[in-house]
Amino acid sequence: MTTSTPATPSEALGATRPRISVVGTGYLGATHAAAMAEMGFDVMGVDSDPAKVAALSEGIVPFFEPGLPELIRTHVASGRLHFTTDIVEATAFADVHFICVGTPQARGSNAANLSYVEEATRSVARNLTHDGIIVGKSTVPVGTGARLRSIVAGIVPAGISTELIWNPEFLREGKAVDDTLTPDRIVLGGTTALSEAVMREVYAAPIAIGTPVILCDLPTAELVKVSANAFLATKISFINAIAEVCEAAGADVGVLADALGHDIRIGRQFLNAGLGFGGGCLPKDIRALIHRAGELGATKAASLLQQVDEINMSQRQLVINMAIEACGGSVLNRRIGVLGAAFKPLTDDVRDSPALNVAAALHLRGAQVVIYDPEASSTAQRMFPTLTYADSVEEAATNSDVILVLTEWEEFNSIDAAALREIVALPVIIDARNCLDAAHWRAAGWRFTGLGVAPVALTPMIPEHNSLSRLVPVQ
Ligand SMILES: NC(=O)c1ccc[n+]([C@@H]2O[C@H](COP(=O)([O-])OP(=O)(O)OC[C@H]3O[C@@H](n4cnc5c(N)ncnc54)[C@H](O)[C@@H]3O)[C@@H](O)[C@H]2O)c1
Ligand SMILES: O=c1ccn([C@@H]2O[C@H](COP(=O)(O)OP(=O)(O)O[C@H]3O[C@H](CO)[C@@H](O)[C@H](O)[C@H]3O)[C@@H](O)[C@H]2O)c(=O)[nH]1
Repeated sequence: MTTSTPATPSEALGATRPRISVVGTGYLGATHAAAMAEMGFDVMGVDSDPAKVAALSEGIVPFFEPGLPELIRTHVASGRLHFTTDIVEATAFADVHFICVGTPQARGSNAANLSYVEEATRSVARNLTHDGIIVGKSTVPVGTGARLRSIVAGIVPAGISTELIWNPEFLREGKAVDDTLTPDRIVLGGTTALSEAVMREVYAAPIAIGTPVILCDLPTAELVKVSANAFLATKISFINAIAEVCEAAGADVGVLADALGHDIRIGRQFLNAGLGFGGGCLPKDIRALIHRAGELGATKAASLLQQVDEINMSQRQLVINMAIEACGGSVLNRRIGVLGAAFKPLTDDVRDSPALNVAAALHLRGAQVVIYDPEASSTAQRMFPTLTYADSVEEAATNSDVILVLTEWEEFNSIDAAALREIVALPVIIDARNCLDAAHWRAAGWRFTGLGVAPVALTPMIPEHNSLSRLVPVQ
């Protein structure tokens, strides 16, 4: 690094104000790039996918994230935000390089696939034209940063100084813009005085409104991130384990969770029992932690999280079994209306979606599954092209033998249960997210059950709107 006394931290990098590159412009990177532009920085987003770069350059976000298209359009138009496929252009442009590429679960293993992070970091380091800071943001197993540091040291061009630090991200899909502009905390792992000062400049806006900065070493920063997700996952599997007891004892897990939540040491969030967690983060992150903890000989974390994962996956099987039971023992040729495909509301992300997983399993058992999701039909169709997709709740429900609510979209709360009853074959509904008003549905004549409540007999049903032959399970 430059050693003369700079007037501002970024001047030590040769810049009056740090310019930012964001490598990987998916859910995390596109949001981070737009938020950095909103905070007043000149930003270049880099992605190896030319279609993504072309779309973002036009102000089009290739996925559904509330508020993000507006932010991207504003800053593409203001000239503060650019996108490119060319890492050479980005390294020449920027002083602070955020690594935001994917770290998916490796095929056939619980481990994280670190090839994208390694390649992105290498491509930045080897193309640096001036001093700069490489900031890992992707979620990685503990030890990754240290390994990347030695790779960077071996390839950075002669005469150029660089640091590699870790700044994990905690944004939630569906709330990504707000979470990025006003984060709960900023974790900075492995900083020197210089990189700390530059990062304080980069995050001046959230710091000014009181966002705490946690300074720590690289492994702690990496572990804060995966531990946060592991804790959230554990809360969900805990309540789903208690839900099983509630069912057996005739108690109500929703009321129980509300009562638990009043204890501020526990809190109400992430105590919604149901189909369990999915998405591009929680499942793969706890598995990567199981794997890494195992490698480190830390058996307690591995065995705890193994249980969390197993309980979570068993919720999917539970709902599949409930649907089979509601159909009289076999779903073969039975029509099942599925409400929800996304892994949660306010996103079109279907990565490891419990909803799609259940829908696909029932399809494989011979059911005629028709899925409606307000935003995720296209992404779901790309992943499961053989399933049938509807444009409305009514279309998915028409002639159904059972309806499954698998994602808790707000829209489903305004369904007119009485009107819907008129178009189904059998008025049976399984609310696998405990998101609907049971009394409203029961009053409209539906056999309604949620999860973690006293079981309701869903079968056998007397046909009311359809021919008897539809009810005879084909063996
Ligand atoms: N999605 C979230 O809500 C979220 C939140 C916090 C942390 N994270 C973490 O952030 C990381 C990214 O997640 P995501 O959901 O944004 O993934 P994503 O798959 O949506 O995006 C990754 C992007 O990186 C691009 N890419 C891959 N290799 C590249 C390279 N060498 N150069 C340039 N671009 C490259 C891909 O084309 C893709 O557009 C993961 O580690 C994830 O765990 C995600
Ligand atoms: O009480 C609850 C709360 C959530 N879920 C499910 O849990 C999953 C994950 O939800 P959420 O955490 O809101 O989604 P993500 O956007 O994947 O965000 C998580 O993963 C991100 C990526 O690592 C982190 O940055 C976030 O802090 C962390 O919340 C979804 O399938 C939800 O349906 C439940 O089943 N019950």
